[in-house]
Amino acid sequence: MTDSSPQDWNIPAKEDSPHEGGFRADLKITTERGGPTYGEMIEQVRTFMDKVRYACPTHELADEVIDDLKKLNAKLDTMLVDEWTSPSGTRVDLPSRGNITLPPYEISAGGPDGVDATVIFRRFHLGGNGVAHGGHVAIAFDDLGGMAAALRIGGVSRTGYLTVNYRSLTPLETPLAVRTWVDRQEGRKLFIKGTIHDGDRLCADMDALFIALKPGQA
Ligand SMILES: CCCCCCCC/C=C\CCCCCCCC(=O)SCCNC(=O)CCNC(=O)[C@H](O)C(C)(C)COP(=O)(O)OP(=O)(O)OC[C@H]1O[C@@H](n2cnc3c(N)ncnc32)[C@H](O)[C@@H]1OP(=O)(O)O
Repeated sequence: MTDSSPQDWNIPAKEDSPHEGGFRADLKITTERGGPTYGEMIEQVRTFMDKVRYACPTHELADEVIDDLKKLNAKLDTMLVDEWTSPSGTRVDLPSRGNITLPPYEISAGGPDGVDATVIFRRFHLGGNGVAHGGHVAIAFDDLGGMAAALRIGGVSRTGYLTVNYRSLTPLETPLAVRTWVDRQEGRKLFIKGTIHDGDRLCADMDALFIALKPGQA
């Protein structure tokens, strides 16, 4: 249960919103939406989530935090925009393009042959016993696999299936090497593979199918 009514979130796309079906039509790189400290704002939210994951507040402190969060939520309520105009996901200057929902990664190389990135699973990505939750590992593969597909075809694709093999434990707070690449393409079907390594140790690998969307496809 939240304080926000459903319509708070249902910001309709405008005439000039840059989308066409399921595509973000305007792939123009933007580093300006959200302002110069947007990345720091996202980082503070991630740090807060890290703390929340491990904090055991007193009743009083929980109430205090709730009051502070209500104030912050009210501030952002005055600035909500539709998903196509939101900076989250398009800020290529920021880890994970400024997308708060993704584990933060930085791309070191990307092109038609694949993507090399460094991901850090944060404390709030904890699954159990000090290591990453498998679902978060899959999210990293999904996004960076989708990026390998996008860079191959110069357009948007959607995940058909994604299989993750968890080969060994995936640590938190550790820079991990991710590689995703197009193994083969058959028309609109892009068969994508990926790996996550902690040094020489393979943590997980991925086998996925991404399907290129047709123009205007939702
Ligand atoms: C250096 C910096 C540069 C920056 C540049 C930025 C660029 C990069 C930008 C951003 C990267 C971020 C990327 C994000 C990635 C995230 C992606 C997601 O998580 S997507 C959400 C989860 N997925 C869904 O919700 C799909 C739901 N399903 C569907 O919408 C449809 O099923 C869809 C579109 C996938 C396919 O539907 P149809 O109607 O278009 O096509 P049909 O005919 O059904 O399938 C085409 C072919 O694929 C096979 N196929 C489809 N699904 C399959 C499956 N699950 N398994 C096996 N085959 C499948 C079919 O059998 C068919 O094959 P036959 O052509 O006959 O050989």
